[in-house]
Amino acid sequence: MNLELASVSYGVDETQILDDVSLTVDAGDVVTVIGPSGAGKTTLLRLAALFERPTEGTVRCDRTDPWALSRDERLALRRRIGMVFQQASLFDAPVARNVDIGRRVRRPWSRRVRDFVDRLAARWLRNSRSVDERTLEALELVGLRDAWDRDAGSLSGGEAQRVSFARALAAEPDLLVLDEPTSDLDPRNMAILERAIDRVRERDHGVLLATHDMHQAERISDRVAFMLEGELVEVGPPERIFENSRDERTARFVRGDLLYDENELPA
Ligand SMILES: Nc1ncnc2c1ncn2[C@@H]1O[C@H](COP(=O)(O)OP(=O)(O)OP(=O)(O)O)[C@@H](O)[C@H]1O
Repeated sequence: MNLELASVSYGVDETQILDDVSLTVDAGDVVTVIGPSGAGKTTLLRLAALFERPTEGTVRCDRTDPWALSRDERLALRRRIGMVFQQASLFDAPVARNVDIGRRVRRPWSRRVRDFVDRLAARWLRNSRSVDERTLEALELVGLRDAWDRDAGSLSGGEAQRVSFARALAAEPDLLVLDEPTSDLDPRNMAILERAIDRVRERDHGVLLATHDMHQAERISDRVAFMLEGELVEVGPPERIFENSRDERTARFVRGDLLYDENELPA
């Protein structure tokens, strides 16, 4: 999927959160959004994942404006986009069921009913729990294939985060939107998720993610977008953003000079 945000602004009541932001994510592209806390990264991601409608400007998915479509048509488009939030939200069930739900929500109702009947039949015939191969493949990508029958409640925080990533992968989204997917993760869990992001790129799907980890942005991105106070200051390849930025504000941020305003700190 080609995602385009064209001069997008977003406000709530009197507060302007995004101001005239333009950004594209093509198939096979990993685009990382960096910027200080409160810059508008999550809001941008929520617009990209079609959770929010821009107050001005246009979002286009494969040149189609989802907000000009009917609700059902927009929902069908939204199912092609997978979003993973910072906090893993698993339900109390085996790992495979948690991942499987990702695939099922993407399917239209008619397919879901048919699949349900098929599963009942399979259970009746073999009296066993059947795990879909694609569910196992998604778990494999995050290094948790063998954990498919474990109870989600028994997972460590890092493992739970990886399962929630596998859930999004299992739906085979054309675009994956990740909000700080590796914050709170140790280096090993982080490396596993970064490798999974690479696999998504190899499959020619797009990835849009927000991170506070500059090293990560440098490692995994095709392009990095720097945001400040709701504005997209500049976007470019990581080498340029981190070593040769065009805007002085970007240079200051990547040097670590723009993280917070001392005057705004509590006394
Ligand atoms: N629904 C809302 N109503 C009012 N203000 C909001 C709303 N959503 C976000 N904001 C404000 O908009 C600004 C940007 O928020 P956002 O969560 O997008 O920033 P962020 O860059 O993702 O921050 P962080 O790095 O801390 O997650 C913040 O000042 C936030 O308080």
